[in-house]
Amino acid sequence: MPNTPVIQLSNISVVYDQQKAIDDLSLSVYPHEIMVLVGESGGGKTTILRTISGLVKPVSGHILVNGLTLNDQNLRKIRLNMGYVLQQISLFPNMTIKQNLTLLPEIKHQSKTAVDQTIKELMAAAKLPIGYLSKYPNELSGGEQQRVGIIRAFGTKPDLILMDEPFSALDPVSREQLQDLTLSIHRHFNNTILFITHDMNEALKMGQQIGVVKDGHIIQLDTPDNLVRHPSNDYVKTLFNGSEAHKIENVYIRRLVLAGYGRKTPFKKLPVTSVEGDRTLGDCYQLLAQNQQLAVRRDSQVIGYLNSESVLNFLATKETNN
Ligand SMILES: Nc1ncnc2c1ncn2[C@@H]1O[C@H](COP(=O)(O)OP(=O)(O)OP(=O)(O)O)[C@@H](O)[C@H]1O
Repeated sequence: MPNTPVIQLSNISVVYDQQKAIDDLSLSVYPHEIMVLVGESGGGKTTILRTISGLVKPVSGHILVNGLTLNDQNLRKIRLNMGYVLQQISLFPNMTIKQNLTLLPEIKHQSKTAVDQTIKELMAAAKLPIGYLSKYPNELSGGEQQRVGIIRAFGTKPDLILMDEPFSALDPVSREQLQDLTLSIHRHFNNTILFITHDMNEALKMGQQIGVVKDGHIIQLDTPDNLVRHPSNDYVKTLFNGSEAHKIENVYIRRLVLAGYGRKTPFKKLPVTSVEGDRTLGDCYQLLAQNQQLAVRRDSQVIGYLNSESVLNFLATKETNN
């Protein structure tokens, strides 16, 4: 029996000024997954998010959040269990970083000891010195403020985090660091994330499921691999054609393991070298020239084993699909 979705949109339509922005759209987001909505400007991504947070009311359809119908009666309760990260850094300027981080947990009556502990863990994960807790937002750089914005969203341990283009105002290096930070905190807290971006590379990196949004519809909902390898139409194909992940040497090796190439247990009699799953296939060629099998790690857990044959099998499938 599948889990109850954290978000279930059924046949939602949203109209602005007599124009349909969302058209009969259905979507389920399941516990613990990162669902990315990607697409060109004006497709309706933000409207979907605003509908889920109750800021926009659909003209038709039904919304369930954690099994509760989203309506005026349930809105406050549902919102208290959501975290938000937006493109505009929305820290309160007249509050210290600590006050910014503790405000919501206090409203939720979480215990002070537990909150202090969580803040400590999150500050460490975000590589922010504890001394920053007494600073004000304008004493931090833009990237640091956005780090605080991210950990603030995770701080109350909400079931659901909505992220709307959270990194698009940042330089590429900060952007990559914050993507990694979000992925690592997500693995730690295991909450559900709905993430919006118009950047295909970001979508492919962050999403376990990706929905391509166009003209108020989701035109393909799929895993990153399937979107790149089996686009459902020319529009999706063109969108992802230029993406870095489309270049085969940039595929993360954890994707091979997760897609079933390689093995769950070590290949017998071959020495094992341990590597991080976010190394690329390009790195992997070289690693396998020097080592006979790779134990692929995600955080500190080994998720599977690859040898040269696993990689060749993967490449052969790619060839067939091209
Ligand atoms: N408050 C509003 N009033 C009227 N029309 C709106 C409003 N907000 C959005 N729209 C329109 O609804 C459509 C979908 O907009 P939306 O912001 O959801 O798209 P998006 O995919 O998030 O775009 P972007 O990537 O540019 O943020 C667009 O045509 C937009 O002009």
